[in-house]
Order: sequence, then C-alpha cells, then structure tokens
Amino acid sequence: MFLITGALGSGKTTLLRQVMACPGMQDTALIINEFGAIGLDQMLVQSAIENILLMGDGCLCCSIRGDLIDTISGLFARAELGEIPSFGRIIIETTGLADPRQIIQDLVTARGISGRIRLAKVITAVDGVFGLSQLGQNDEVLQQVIHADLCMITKCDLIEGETLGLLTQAISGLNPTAEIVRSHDFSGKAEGILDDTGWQKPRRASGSSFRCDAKSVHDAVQSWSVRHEAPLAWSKILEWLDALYSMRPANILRMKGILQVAGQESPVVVQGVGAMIYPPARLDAWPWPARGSEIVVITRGLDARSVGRSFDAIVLGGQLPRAQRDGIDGRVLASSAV
Ligand SMILES: Nc1nc2c(ncn2[C@@H]2O[C@H](COP(=O)(O)OP(=O)(O)OP(=O)(O)O)[C@@H](O)[C@H]2O)c(=O)[nH]1
Repeated sequence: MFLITGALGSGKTTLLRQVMACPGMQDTALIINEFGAIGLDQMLVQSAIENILLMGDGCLCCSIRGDLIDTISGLFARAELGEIPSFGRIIIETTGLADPRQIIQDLVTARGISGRIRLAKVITAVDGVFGLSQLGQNDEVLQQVIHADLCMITKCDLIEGETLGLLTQAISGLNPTAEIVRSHDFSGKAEGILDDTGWQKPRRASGSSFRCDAKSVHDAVQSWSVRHEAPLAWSKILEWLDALYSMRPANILRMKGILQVAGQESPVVVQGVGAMIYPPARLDAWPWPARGSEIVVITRGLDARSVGRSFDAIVLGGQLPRAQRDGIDGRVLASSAV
C-alpha cells in the first residue's frame, strides 16, 4: 500500500497519472480523497484501471477519519465476492489538507485488515514553487515532509536551480532519511517510486508523536462546487477567474474545473494553486457521459458562498432566473466546510 500526500495543488494527481500509466498497474485499487463536494481527481487520472474509489467531501485525517479502514475492508470483501477485479496494490491519494500522522496511524493499527495490508511507502509531493514558503507556514505540509519515505519535488521546470537547492536542503534537514526525487529527473521512471525494496524504517503505531489536532488547522477552510450542464462561454470564465483572483488571491487555496466550453469539442481543464493559475489543458475524452462542467474552489478565511455568487453573476448572469436554472440546466451544490 502506498500513500500519496502533499499540499493542495502540489502535483499529487499529476504524479499519480504518470504512475498509473506505467505497465503492470492494472492490479491496483486507487482511493482518492477530495475535500470539496465534487471530486475531479479521479476524472483527471484518466486511468484504465477499474478499481478507482472516491472518498469525497471531507478529509481522511479528521472529518471522515475512520472511513478509510471501512473502505479498504469493503474493497477486500467486494473483490472476494467477485464484484470488482482482485488487486495486489492499493494507492491512496490524500487531500492537500491532510496531516498524514492520523492516516498512517489508522493504517498501521487497523483491526481486521492489519494482516492484509502493509504501508510500503509514504510519498509526498512537494511543490517546487510554493514548497519553501509552505514549509515555513503550514503545519500539514511540514508533517507531510517529515513522515515521507520519498519526497517528489514537483514543478522543477518552473523554478531556478537556487530555489531547488534550498528546497532540497530544507527537506533533507527535516527528514534526512527521505529519498528526494526531482520532477525533471523523473519522466520515464515513474514505476521506480513504487519500488519499496529499499524501505527499512519500522513504522511505530503508537506514541505521542502521532497525536495531532487537525481540526484547528482545517477550521477556516471551505469549499464551493458547481455542476452545470449547459456549455459555458470562455470569455465569461476568464472574466470570472480574473475577478476571483484579483479580489482575495491570498484566500483562494485551490481551484480546479473540467469545463464544457461553448464551441469546443473536448473538455477544458482549468487549475489554480494559491494565487497562480496554470495554462488551460485539455482532456482526451469526456470523463462523464452527459458532458457539462464541474468546478471546485477551496478557500481559507473567505466565505466560499461568495465564490458561488460571483460565478452566478459573471458566468451565468443573464441566462435564467436562479430557481429555474437550478432545476433545468444547472445544479448548485451546497458549499461545504469541515
Ligand atoms: N509546470 C508544471 N506544472 C505542474 C507540475 N506538476 C503539476 N503541475 C500543475 O499543477 C497543477 C496542480 O497539479 P495537480 O497534480 O492537480 O495537484 P494535486 O496535488 O493533485 O492537487 P489537489 O488534489 O487539488 O491537492 C496542475 O495545473 C498541474 O498541471 C510540474 O512538474 N510542472
């Protein structure tokens, strides 16, 4: 079993996509935990494997703690009944907000399945662009690095050698035994990170070092999500993103969406990490049969409903009255907070 963790937008799903594209991954069960009411990561992985399970709208280290072991037990039971293909490997992707200590403890001490699973490696994606500042300001990111067996420094193409050197030093200072891999050395070698032969550190399942107070960390974090069935005008999306990011950039932790853009055949992916918006990308195929768009925005210290209001006003403005729109071509999902 492998645990992939890392800050919001640090590159966990990108890493997972590369790993899942390697030969011999078919016998993998993938468990993806997402914070918002809509989960997009399982769509973005676009893998051929059948056992992909989304644990949405909560974080494994706190609000839906306990569900993970039930989910894994359920997977074993369903495989035994022949309801899903059998699997020899489990990969779990946490939310970017997760403090891995509780999750590791749960996996190591799990009753009922403890003889059937072995946590082989904790893999942490460390954001090359934001990693240094996150390590100084964000306790979850610190814990993700401290508990890693392997740290993957992502986005090396976006940073100078000096920043990379400082980040590498900071990681080895915090966790001298962690293997450090850099994203630009990584292409074509993805399956190597699932090689656990070199893993030697015993995992202790108890002791005060595993206690955490994750709730206080997540308190001010909220998410807003929307699913909309009619095509959206690209110019309106750009206008909305411009307004969103010029208003309170420091309060927007993460934005991601798979969009049906008017006049475009394939789905368009938009992503923002912190205040940085990435160039739009395309998916080869629609991840859901009816097309349509799904967007998730995660905020800290900002009422997520205001994100929804700006989306309504700018992107959907002037289409239909809200009551009709909710019932006919758009469904606004509830804002959610942990
Ligand atoms: N240039 C560049 N962009 C990257 C790299 N890795 C990830 N990204 C981009 O960073 C954004 C976030 O990447 P994801 O893989 O979705 O990050 P994540 O950690 O799964 O995000 P959450 O699940 O929301 O926490 C996307 O736009 C990626 O394309 C990289 O090595 N280089």
